[in-house]
Amino acid sequence: MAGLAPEGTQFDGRQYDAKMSELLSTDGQEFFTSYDEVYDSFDAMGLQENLLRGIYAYGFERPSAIQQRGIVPFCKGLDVIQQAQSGTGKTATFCSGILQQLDYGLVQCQALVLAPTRELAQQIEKVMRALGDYLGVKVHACVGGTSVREDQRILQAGVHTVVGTPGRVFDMLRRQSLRPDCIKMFVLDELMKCFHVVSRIRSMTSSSCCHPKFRLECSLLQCRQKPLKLQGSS
Ligand SMILES: Nc1ncnc2c1ncn2[C@@H]1O[C@H](COP(=O)(O)OP(=O)(O)OP(=O)(O)O)[C@@H](O)[C@H]1O
Repeated sequence: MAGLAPEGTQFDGRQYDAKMSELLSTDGQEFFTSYDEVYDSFDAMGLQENLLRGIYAYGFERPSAIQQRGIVPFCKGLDVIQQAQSGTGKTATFCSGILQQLDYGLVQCQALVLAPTRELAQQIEKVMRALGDYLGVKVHACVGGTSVREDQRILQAGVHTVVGTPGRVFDMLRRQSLRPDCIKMFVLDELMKCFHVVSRIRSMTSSSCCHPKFRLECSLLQCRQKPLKLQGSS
């Protein structure tokens, strides 16, 4: 990918940002898949009964615009980029998509959500926990400023999903407390801010700290198919 520094070289944040902005702002179909299906109720989305119970128990009655377009493609395993104003329901969109696809019989981390700040990661963890209450989801927030030992204990006991900040998540991967082998879903919330955090970490650590299966900065660009770009305002 043009604009990305090769492995082991200095990360060029400005060049990277420019390339990402160019990619994310393009409306061209050469990069994005189009997807027109809209579901105006949660019931119509084909979600598991216990996920629906969690959604309604959380107080949601009707999906927001981005949820009407975004939950189902997430559930189908499509690569999705959501772009909408703050407070439009993006968090519940990807949380529902993850919760629908987890194998609850396998207590291994299958989904990783990265957020740029501790507060945001903890907030996402709460939403995931609440929506997944009836599914028995085991979710853990892996963020800096908390006990490393406690994180290790919880991860080793087994979780389905981790929501975290890049520094602590990398640390847990490096210590092999978090194993990436079963991770099949990966969400970057606040994409551009996450890349900034990661680029800072990369400049402080050797690239060998990153597990080879977990190449964060390439995730968007290594989508299995052209990503679906969803835009919504309410
Ligand atoms: N379908 C819904 N019905 C009612 N309330 C909802 C619905 N979806 C989300 N909300 C509520 O709207 C608020 C904003 O949602 P959320 O945090 O998911 O938005 P967001 O787009 O992720 O925002 P941000 O970009 O700031 O992270 C939350 O209080 C959430 O509980």
